[in-house]
Amino acid sequence: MAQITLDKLAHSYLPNPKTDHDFALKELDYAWDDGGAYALLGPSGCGKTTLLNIISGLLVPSKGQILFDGKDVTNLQPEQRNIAQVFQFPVIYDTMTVRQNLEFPLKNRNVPNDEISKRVAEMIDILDLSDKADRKARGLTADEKQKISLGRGLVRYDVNAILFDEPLTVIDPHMKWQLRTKLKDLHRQLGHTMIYVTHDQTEALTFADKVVVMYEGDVVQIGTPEELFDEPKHTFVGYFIGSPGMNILPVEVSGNQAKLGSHTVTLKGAYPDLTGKIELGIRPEFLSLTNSESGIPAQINGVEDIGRFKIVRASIEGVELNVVLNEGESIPAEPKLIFESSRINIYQDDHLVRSLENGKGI
Ligand SMILES: Nc1ncnc2c1ncn2[C@@H]1O[C@H](COP(=O)(O)OP(=O)(O)OP(=O)(O)O)[C@@H](O)[C@H]1O
Repeated sequence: MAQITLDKLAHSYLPNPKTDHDFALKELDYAWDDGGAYALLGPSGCGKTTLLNIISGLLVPSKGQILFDGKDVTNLQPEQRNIAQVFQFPVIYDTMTVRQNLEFPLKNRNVPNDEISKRVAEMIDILDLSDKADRKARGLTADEKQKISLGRGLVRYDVNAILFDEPLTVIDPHMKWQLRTKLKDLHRQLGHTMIYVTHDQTEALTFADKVVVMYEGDVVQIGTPEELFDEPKHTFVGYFIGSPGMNILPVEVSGNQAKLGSHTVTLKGAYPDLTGKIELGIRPEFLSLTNSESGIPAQINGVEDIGRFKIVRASIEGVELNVVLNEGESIPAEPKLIFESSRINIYQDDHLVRSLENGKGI
């Protein structure tokens, strides 16, 4: 296992990149802790695979360095980096049995036979493949084959890191949950540095201690699931994390007041003078609907019943937003919206601004 440091790393697929837009991965400085469980989360095309391929050595970055435990590996081939990689689709030997597939990476590294038998038996047990252990991989389902792929990465105990690129895409939904939980347990047991690429927030938030959120080639926030939920540093994080995501509303801010259309919302503190695009972010969970005189009159446009809660699609003077109502709560006859002040974030040109009491900047 190793600490992986990205030192002013950036990548463009163009031969002569000129502007920031020419970079698939914009400049990034970050150290991944030895033994950490990370998820790289973001929509299609945001640069996740580019970053993963730079770490594994499939791609040489156009700028910067990559270091494993302080040693520069930027120009080393993948096989020289001692990294295990699990891809979206199974990479296994169809003509070998499940057991032989799992033994293979260890035999290649001259691990003693008794150690191989022990680790492979453990892995077969962990992956619930005991009844298939001596069957050829060819006849197995896509789920089972992908489990072997995961196992082939996980049996290696001497790796610097294990990289997962959307490994659960072919797995059925029920099994996905089981495997995610298993991966998390394995991380606790084995302590490998794990980097897990996904565009699925549930996968990222359940697997990782820290989630790296990417947007248009930029890492916009690195944080725990709680930090991403409570204090998104960028409007994209607010919108992308959560179901539904954060409401991002155009406002004008003056001191501790935000003007939303002709209405005023009280903020948790006073803000400095702000220029540019100013927005108020509040999660649907922190809005409530009341009949009382206080609150902002809202129009209700629709209700989606999810079972444990309802998502109410509402609007204030034409500005649309979502409100989450818990089981048992109903929509008042003349609904007014109450904003929970302590849960409001203010954004300037998409970046979080702190109130004066909490210090300036993002
Ligand atoms: N080999 C390549 N040559 C040129 N451009 C590329 C190449 N690979 C990726 N790109 C571009 O780089 C950007 C980032 O792509 P990347 O595959 O890293 O994103 P991603 O987040 O992994 O997307 P996905 O989830 O769809 O795999 C995209 O604009 C993509 O079109």
